[in-house]
Amino acid sequence: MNFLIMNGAGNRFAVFDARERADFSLSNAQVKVICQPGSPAMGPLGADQLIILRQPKPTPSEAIDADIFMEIRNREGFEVDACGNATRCAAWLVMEETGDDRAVVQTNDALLSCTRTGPLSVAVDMGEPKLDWSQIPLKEPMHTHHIDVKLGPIDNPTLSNPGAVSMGNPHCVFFVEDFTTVKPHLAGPMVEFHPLFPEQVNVGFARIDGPCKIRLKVWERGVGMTQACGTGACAAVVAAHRQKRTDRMVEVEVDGGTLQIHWRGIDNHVIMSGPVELEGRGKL
Ligand SMILES: N[C@@H](CCC[C@H](N)C(=O)O)C(=O)O
Repeated sequence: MNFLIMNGAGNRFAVFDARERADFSLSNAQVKVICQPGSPAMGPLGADQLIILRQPKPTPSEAIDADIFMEIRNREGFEVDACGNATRCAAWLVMEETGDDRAVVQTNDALLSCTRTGPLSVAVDMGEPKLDWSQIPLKEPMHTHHIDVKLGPIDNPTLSNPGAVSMGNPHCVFFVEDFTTVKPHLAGPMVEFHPLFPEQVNVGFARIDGPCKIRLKVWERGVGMTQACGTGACAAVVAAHRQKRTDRMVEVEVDGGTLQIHWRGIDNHVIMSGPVELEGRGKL
């Protein structure tokens, strides 16, 4: 089976096109082997997610038609419902095929409309953030504007009052002064598996560099530190704006590049745009 190696702002994916192979599936263990850094399939960097492109599933008649369905598997193997950067990559592949400047990508969570914004850049409308505690989900009722997560040994005042946001997947966003006193790779796993999050959580560490600028690092659920997390960037802007730390239109700098996020006041939708890259091809 051939596959593509792609990335969105450095968020790296192994992309399998199974549109003509409905029987194609991979076990969690197989996904884990393919995605591990140093795997023969993906090389030293490995993949953050493995994506399987499939024929769209039937949608209610009033819904827009999807061009493609995207199955999303984290490096650890398990399936999740949203991945912003992979959505932009899948849309780019469809647009290259059709020659159109628009594509609709279907995930377990939503139908996502995407638009070409340049030869190698795509914007996706991620829809409305989900902000009720039950939608994140959290273990018990509380305001998601800022939540109380006790981390025990690494509790410190700079790691307090994170916001919780679902962008189709769960995010907990901390606001930090710098990345030296708070170490995302140490704090990340403690928060990912915190009992407050029954489905685990993606953990963002956002430094506010101005009303329109955030520097973000993300510890992704089922992966670890990544170069970029699209839904993480959306969640960071939503959480930051709710806490009156930024405007609604923010440039989010991640380790692998820059993502533009706009949480629109007019319809509550979050739009993310940024680069996509086809790095190469692989074969299993
Ligand atoms: N890289 C992603 C998010 C992928 C899924 C996430 N790790 C989860 O478990 O929800 C993005 O670009 O959004």
